[in-house]
Amino acid sequence: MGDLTINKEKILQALSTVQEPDLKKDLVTLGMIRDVETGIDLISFTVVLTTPACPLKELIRKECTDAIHKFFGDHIRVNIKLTADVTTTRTGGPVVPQVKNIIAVASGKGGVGKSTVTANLAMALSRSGAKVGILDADIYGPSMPVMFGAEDMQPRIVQRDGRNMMVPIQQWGIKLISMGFLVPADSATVWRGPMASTALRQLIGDVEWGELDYLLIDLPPGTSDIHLTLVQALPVTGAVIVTTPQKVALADAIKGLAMFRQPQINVPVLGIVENMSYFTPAELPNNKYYLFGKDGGQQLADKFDVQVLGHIPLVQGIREGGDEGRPAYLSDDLITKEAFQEAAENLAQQVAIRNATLAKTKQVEIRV
Ligand SMILES: Nc1ncnc2c1ncn2[C@@H]1O[C@H](COP(=O)(O)OP(=O)(O)OP(=O)(O)O)[C@@H](O)[C@H]1O
Repeated sequence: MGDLTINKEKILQALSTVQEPDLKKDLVTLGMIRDVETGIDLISFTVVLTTPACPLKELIRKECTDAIHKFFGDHIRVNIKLTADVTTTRTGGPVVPQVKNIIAVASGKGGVGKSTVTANLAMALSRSGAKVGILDADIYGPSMPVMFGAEDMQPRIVQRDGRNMMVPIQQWGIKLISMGFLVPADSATVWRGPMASTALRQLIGDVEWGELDYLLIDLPPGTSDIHLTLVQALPVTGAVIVTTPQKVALADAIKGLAMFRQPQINVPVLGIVENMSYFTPAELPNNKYYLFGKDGGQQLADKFDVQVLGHIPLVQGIREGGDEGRPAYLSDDLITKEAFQEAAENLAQQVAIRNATLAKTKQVEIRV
């Protein structure tokens, strides 16, 4: 135990023994401690986390409390406020200037639940306190308007410096822009590559997102020139690959993963979400049936040295939520909610680690 006089300097000294577990530096060096105040046998301060969805929140709180007690004695009351300032490596720029992190959600195979996962990850991040948007770039089959109960909505158009900009609609706290708002259903499906790329560039360049911590992009399935357009136009922070544990889906997921790792694209893969991992009947919540095989996502993750961010069960309510326009994260089903919550926290954690360790994502340079 040190000198018992409490002052700010000593408090910071005590807290400099606490490591941020992911970033492997102490909280003081990382500038995460603010608003230090003292009272009689009382120490208060704020810890500014790298994301409100930080899965290590309670661990950090406990370690701070322990460090203060160790330094000043157990009789000290410790009052810790946890807030977050989501990190970014971006410094403005002409496209989506106030968006801190752009996360591309991809799948190799169609129908594995990429859009469902995107919608619910966005909900979980938003409910943790982050500002979240979704860009539905699944230009051939935009499903976000249906999933968010927004088929009849239209983005407002505003003039900015003589340019028409779309203002995203808002549902359940999420800002949303989709090709589905701009063209009648079905007509997008006959588009050829270059037309689709032009439309996508409009979706990227002409939307007034405002401030966002995370912009999730629901990509079309597979690998195509749409994907390339996207990484050429946007500084993507990282990609998430959605797959089912099934062999055929995994084979396609590898293609998706490899696409992001091509040297000319070079977008870090933040992790894999295994969807439809198992089925649990509502009446037997402890039974898990691995209908599409077991551990497929993990094997893929091990092979490519990335994380499995989460396992999402096959649940009727998830399908119903999508069809009814109310993402399943908002339902009372705890198994579903916790699965998406865990995946979202792990994703936010990977974004923070990436921001702390990797160089700024460059937009792809095209050689002519
Ligand atoms: N975990 C799940 N449990 C139950 N149903 C699910 C689950 N995940 C997705 N679904 C359902 O499977 C269908 C396909 O999902 P979704 O549209 O999200 O897939 P996708 O990969 O985005 O498809 P696409 O390739 O068309 O973009 C939807 O009806 C959806 O509600």
